[in-house]
Amino acid sequence: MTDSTKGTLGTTDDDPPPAVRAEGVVKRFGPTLALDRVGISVAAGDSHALVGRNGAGKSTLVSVLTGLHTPDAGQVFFQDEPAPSGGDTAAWQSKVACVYQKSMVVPDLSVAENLFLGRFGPGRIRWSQLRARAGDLLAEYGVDVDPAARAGDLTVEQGQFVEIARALSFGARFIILDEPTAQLDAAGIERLFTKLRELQAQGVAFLFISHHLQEVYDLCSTVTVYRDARHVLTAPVADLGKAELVAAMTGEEAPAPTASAWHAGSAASAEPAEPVLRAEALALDGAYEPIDLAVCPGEVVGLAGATASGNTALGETLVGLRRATSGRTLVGGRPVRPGSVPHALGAGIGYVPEDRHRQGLVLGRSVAENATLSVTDQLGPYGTVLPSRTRAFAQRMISSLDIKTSGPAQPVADLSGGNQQKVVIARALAREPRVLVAIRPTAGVDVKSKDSLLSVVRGVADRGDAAVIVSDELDDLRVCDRVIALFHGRVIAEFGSGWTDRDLVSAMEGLPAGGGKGAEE
Ligand SMILES: Nc1ncnc2c1ncn2[C@@H]1O[C@H](COP(=O)(O)OP(=O)(O)OP(=O)(O)O)[C@@H](O)[C@H]1O
Repeated sequence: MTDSTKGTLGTTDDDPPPAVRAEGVVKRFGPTLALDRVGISVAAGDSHALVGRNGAGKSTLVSVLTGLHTPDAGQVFFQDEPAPSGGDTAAWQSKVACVYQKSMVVPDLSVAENLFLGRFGPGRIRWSQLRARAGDLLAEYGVDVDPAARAGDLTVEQGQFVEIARALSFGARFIILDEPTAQLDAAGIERLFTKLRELQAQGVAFLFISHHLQEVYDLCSTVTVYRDARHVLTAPVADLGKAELVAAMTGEEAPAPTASAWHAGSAASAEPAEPVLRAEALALDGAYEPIDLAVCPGEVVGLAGATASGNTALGETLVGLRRATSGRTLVGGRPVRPGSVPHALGAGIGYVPEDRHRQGLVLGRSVAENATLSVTDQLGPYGTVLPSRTRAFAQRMISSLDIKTSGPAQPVADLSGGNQQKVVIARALAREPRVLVAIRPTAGVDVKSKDSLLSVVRGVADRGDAAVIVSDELDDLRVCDRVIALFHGRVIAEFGSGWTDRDLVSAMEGLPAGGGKGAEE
C-alpha cells in the first residue's frame, strides 16, 4: 500500500530525503476510522497533490502532518527524521506549515507583526527594526506586500503569500496548501502557481489539496488518492488520465455526466412562462449597476463573474442579505421586502450561502437539527418539534443527497467539508423553495459530490421551480440553461446553453469578445 509510492516515483539513493514521509498512519474519531494505515511521501521540491472525495481523510492527514492530531498508529518523518513530539509547536513550525483558503493571519496586526508573531524575544520590541526585518524577509521570497500594512486589509492572495513567507522563515521546507485557490480568481491562481513553482525550484515541497482536478494537472507532478480512509494510489500526474483519476477517487468507472446529459432531463418548454423570480432595475451602490433579471419555472440561471464582479452581491440581494439601493425583487409577481432574509424565505426563495461556517450551519448541532432548522414548523403540532419526525426528515435528506455521516444525530462539526455543504443544501431544500439561490454551491466539494449536488439544484428546476447559481466555477455554470456574466458590476454578456469555456472565461475576465455568439478569432 504505502510502499507503492516508492516504486512509482523511481527514487534513488542519491535523491535528497523526502520532505515528508508518513507510514501506516491510523486515526480514529470515536466510531469513525478517518485514516486506515495510510502513507504518503512527498519528494523535496515536488508539488504533490492529495485528492479524494469528501470524507476520504485528507484534512485528517493534514492534522497529523502538522502535529495537530497525534495518530493512533504510524509514523511521520521530515527529511528522514522522526516528527517532533506532540506539543512542541516551535519544532513543528520549523518543519511544516499549512496554508488554508482563508488566511490565518491575525487581521488587526500588521504584516510585520504577523510574520514575527510568537518570535518576539524578551525586552522591548523595536518596531522600526521589526518592519525592516519583515521587509527583508518578504523581499527574500519575492512577496510584494508592505510590512506596515494591516493584515486584515490584505487580499486573500497576499495573505497566503505572507503565510508562505512566514512558514519558510521558520525553516520549513514543506508546505501544505489546503484548497488555496478557492477564493482566488484566475489571475490570482496563476500568480500563486508561479510563486509555488519558483519555490519548488529552490527545493521547497508542497502538498496540494484541491477538488479542482485541472489544477492538479496544471501544478503537480505527483498525485496521491485516498478513498474511504485508505490510500488508493500514488502516481506521476502525467501517467494518469482524468477519467482514471476520478475512477480511483470514486471506486467506479462511470464517466462524469456531460453538459448535454445535464440538460437531457430538463425538457425546455417552448412556451414562455411567467417568471418565478424577477429583478427590476435592481442596483446596489458600489457593487452593481441596475440589472433586470427574469428566471422562469424550469430554468437554472447562472450569474457568472470573478471576485468583485458584483455577482455575489446580486445573489445576496436576491436572498435579502443585502438591501438594494434601488429597484425591486419579485417572486411570483409579488414584491419581496428588501433586505429581509425571513421575508425572502417566506416568499419562496431558498438560499445556499457561500460561507457555510458563518452563515450556513450550527456546528455544535446534529445533522438532523441543521437540516431541519428552516422547517421546524413542519415537525410537530402546535409549535412542537417531534424528534422522530426530525430524524425521519433528516434521514430522507441524508439518503437523497448521499450525505456521508454516521447518522442524523452526528454533530455537523464532525462531517467533512463537502458533506457539511450538503447539509446546507438539504436545509435550503427542506422548505421546497420556488427558487433556490445558491452561491458557489460546490466550493470545497469533491467531483462526485459536485455532480450530485448540481443535479439536486438542476432537479429543483426540473420539477417546475427555478434556481440561480452564483459562481465563477465553469462546472457549476454548466448545469445552467442561461448564464449571465458580470464584470465590474455590469452585465457583460449572456449565454444560452451552448457556450464554450473560452467565451465564458473571457467574459468573466472582462473581455466581451464573442458575447456568447461566436468569438472573432
Ligand atoms: N473531529 C472529528 N470528529 C469526528 N469525526 C471526524 C472528525 N474529523 C473528521 N472526522 C471524520 O473523519 C472522516 C474523514 O474526514 P476528513 O475531514 O479528513 O475528510 P476530507 O477528505 O478532508 O473531506 P473534505 O474534502 O470534505 O474536506 C470523515 O468521515 C469525518 O466525518
